[in-house]
Amino acid sequence: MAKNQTVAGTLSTTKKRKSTGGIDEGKTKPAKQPRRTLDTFFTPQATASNLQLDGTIVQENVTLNEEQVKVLRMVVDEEKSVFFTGAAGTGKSLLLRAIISTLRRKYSKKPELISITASTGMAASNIGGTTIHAWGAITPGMHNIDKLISYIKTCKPAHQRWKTTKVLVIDEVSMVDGHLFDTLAKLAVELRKKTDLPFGGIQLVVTGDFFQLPPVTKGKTEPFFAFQSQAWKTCIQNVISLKQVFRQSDNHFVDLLNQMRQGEITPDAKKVFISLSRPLTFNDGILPTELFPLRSEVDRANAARLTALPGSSIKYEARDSGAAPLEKRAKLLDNMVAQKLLELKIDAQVMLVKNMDETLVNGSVGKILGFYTLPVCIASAAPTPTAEMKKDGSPSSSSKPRSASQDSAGKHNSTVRHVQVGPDGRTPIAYAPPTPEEKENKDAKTPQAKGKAKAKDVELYPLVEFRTPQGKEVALIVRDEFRSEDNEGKLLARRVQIPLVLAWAMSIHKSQGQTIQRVKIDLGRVFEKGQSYVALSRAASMDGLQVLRFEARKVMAHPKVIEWSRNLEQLASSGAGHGRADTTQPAWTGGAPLTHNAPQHDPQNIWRRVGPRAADLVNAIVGHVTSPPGLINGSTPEVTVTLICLGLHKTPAAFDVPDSEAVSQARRPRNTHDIDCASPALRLSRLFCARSLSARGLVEYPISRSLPSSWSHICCPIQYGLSDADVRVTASCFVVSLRHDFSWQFAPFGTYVGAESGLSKA
Ligand SMILES: Nc1ncnc2c1ncn2[C@@H]1O[C@H](COP(=O)(O)OP(=O)(O)OP(=O)(O)O)[C@@H](O)[C@H]1O
Repeated sequence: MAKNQTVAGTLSTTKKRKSTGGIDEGKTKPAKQPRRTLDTFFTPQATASNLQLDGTIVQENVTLNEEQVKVLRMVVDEEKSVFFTGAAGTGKSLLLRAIISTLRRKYSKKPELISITASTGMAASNIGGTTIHAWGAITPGMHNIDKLISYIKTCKPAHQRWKTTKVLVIDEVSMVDGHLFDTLAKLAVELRKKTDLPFGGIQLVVTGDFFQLPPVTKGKTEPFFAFQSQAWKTCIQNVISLKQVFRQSDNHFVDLLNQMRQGEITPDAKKVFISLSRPLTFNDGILPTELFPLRSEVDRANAARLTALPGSSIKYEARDSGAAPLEKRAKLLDNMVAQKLLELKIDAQVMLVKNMDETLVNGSVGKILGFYTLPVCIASAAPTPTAEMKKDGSPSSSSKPRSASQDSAGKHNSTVRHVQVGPDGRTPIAYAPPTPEEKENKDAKTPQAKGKAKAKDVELYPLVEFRTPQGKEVALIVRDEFRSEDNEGKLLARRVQIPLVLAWAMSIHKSQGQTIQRVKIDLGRVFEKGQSYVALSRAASMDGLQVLRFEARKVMAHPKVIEWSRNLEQLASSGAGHGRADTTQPAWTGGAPLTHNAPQHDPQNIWRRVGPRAADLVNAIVGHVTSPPGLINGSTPEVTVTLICLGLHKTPAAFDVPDSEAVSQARRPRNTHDIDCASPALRLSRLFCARSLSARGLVEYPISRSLPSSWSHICCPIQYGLSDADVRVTASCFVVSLRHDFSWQFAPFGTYVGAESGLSKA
């Protein structure tokens, strides 16, 4: 694939240089930069943190698909503010983690430039971030900007964060209140003193699915979603809807979930969901995880199940530390998925809450076989498949037991994988029952043991038999680390705990983000829109899904979300089916639709007709898009023309206006009909010129113009460094898509270079 080749080529040059982990990684500086056209300008250049030799990008042992790569590049290479959404299971979280790790490498020398946040503590801890409130030092529910500013200024680290952040990640945005989003945008502008830039110039990387859980409201107050906020309209430049569902592979199930997502269930779908009340039976003894709307239901279910098991329990107290003040630290620890006190018994059903590799992942469910020490399990672990045997048949020195990881000294410091068990199916093969003396001296087997044995070597850990895609795997799960850091990487809170939770039952809110192989859902006390969808979409297949007390009326999607989504999807060319259409592609892709009325709409012809004067070019483009294809009859869609100017070296007198005037014109309110449209082209041209002379980078300066049935606003001038010898105007356009929510997408349909001597396609 051409794209992959480009990236692979980038990689090959990287080898000679020290990694910068960033956008320039792999680029050797040529003696003379070749002229850049728009096509090359948009060529992906970022090197993902885990780029493979074949050019693919792998995250957590999963290869990102094309739409995920596209988003990653938009964020990392093109430094665009994006909102990427998609149904449950389309890989938003995985992609976000890939973006974060790539950004971390890109800005490895200035980690404070990246801020990782989420709407809830749970979501934040999943991505190693903090809540948006904590990040911004914002009192929940407070929207008085002056008061907030004076408070933030007293809080030095928060003030600093506001000023230094370059990229702000916000996860689970469906739960961010729209008023909060507006407040954040205003604070950013004020605190950064960048009044001319949306969100004070911070690049936003926002993700979530508005069909999932909404912002928490008081009483029966209607939620006000982030997409309804004013700031959303100006700050989110690109909306990408991921379409490929990874969690479920059965298209029928995907379609049913899609109906549920939209809150509209057909009678047939209803029958199917009702039929899912049948009990699930598996002969491996692993019961489905139960999901409940209420936390109290969950605690009751888990406690009852644990108590019902025979035998005594082992309790694991978390080892907590961290530099945050006690109260804050307690909150951060509370939000961690690892529990403060974990009580386990033989045969307890547990779920892993950390990724080990592609087989044992966050969400893998298993059963506890027993409790053993690390040395016993290391001695019982199967050798790696690549292990060579010595001639005499004994394992060579390179033949080591498998483990998830080893420390630099080669010592096992982590989970022991592929532990072999004896004929009883639960005892590690190297386990020797304690001798009578050892039995007498029980302490020798406990972490409190005196003597030289390391606590780690004598502590008993749970040996778990997990169900995996390949069948089963037995692993000894040892304590692992859960961290919460601030933007500078300072450790605020740390918990060392066994990365397991009891997995008979879980709340639907906590299940958000999980993939669960076997799940039993009781929808009886569903209280929130999106809650049923979140619950059912955790299931990887219908074979592993049981649904109790299903009622179609409890499948609710918020009407505002439905409307918003409809607008988002309306122009998608290939149908709106869950898992089908690709709206990462502009609605009118590849430029072809814009030339539908060739020759007069052929961009090259336009260019030839108007000549290289920017004013004329702008005029021609604006004229061209007053009736773009794809407009829906009777609607008043937003029409955006994106005009990108790469270099404008001669400044015609007509453009000779001070920057300030052009900028102030640009800041006039968008989408108002009261703007004087007498000379939009001139205004655009002024702006175009002013920006091209003063700006670097892609900056949006909207300008409005009434059009017969639609609006147009504009434009993204960019100056790109051409040498003085270039007396050329290079421009490219454009798309035009658009959308009631102001999201916009590029469909460059040509790059045209105009020189005084004439015009040619670049
Ligand atoms: N490119 C990919 N290839 C294979 N598997 C993938 C890919 N992207 C994501 N997945 C897998 O799909 C599953 C769902 O991914 P993820 O949890 O990121 O989805 P999501 O969109 O965040 O879902 P939700 O909205 O329900 O939280 C995970 O098991 C993840 O590992």
